[in-house]
Amino acid sequence: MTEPTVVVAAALQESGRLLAARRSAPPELAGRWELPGGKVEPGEDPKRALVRELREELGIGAELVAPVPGEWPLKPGYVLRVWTARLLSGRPRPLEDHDELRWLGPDEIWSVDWLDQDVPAVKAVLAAQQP
Ligand SMILES: Nc1nc2c([nH]c(=O)n2[C@H]2C[C@H](O)[C@@H](COP(=O)(O)OP(=O)(O)OP(=O)(O)O)O2)c(=O)[nH]1
Repeated sequence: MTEPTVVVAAALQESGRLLAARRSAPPELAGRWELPGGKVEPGEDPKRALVRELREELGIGAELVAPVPGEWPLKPGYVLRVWTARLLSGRPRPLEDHDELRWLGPDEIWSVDWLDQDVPAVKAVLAAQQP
């Protein structure tokens, strides 16, 4: 059996808020919210892939802080892995794949329509932050 393609995504946090990104494509995902990131390319280190995706998609420099425990199934053949991250440089802008970004405070996390498959990952991000 072939290994699943890993999609890496960031829980980018600043001042207690989490960055959510609204997808603009493909049509079946457009309008739904996700953690920004993308596919790991063959032979690429997942953490490097995530830093690359954040630069390409949001125009930022970011530092990965810690992996969020868990791995979540996406469409067949794809799994999602998440790291907490912080901004090193730039301000996030929706350059690719997204048409809106929003910083969500603790009371706003569920105010956006997350992709169904992202809900358990977002819950794991929140659980990983409990003291
Ligand atoms: N980035 C990201 N993708 C997600 C999430 N949840 C989810 O189902 N996906 C899906 C959407 C896409 O089918 C796939 C990621 O592909 P992508 O289009 O973001 O990746 P990419 O930038 O490497 O794309 P490309 O080179 O193929 O254009 O995973 C998520 O939280 N973040």
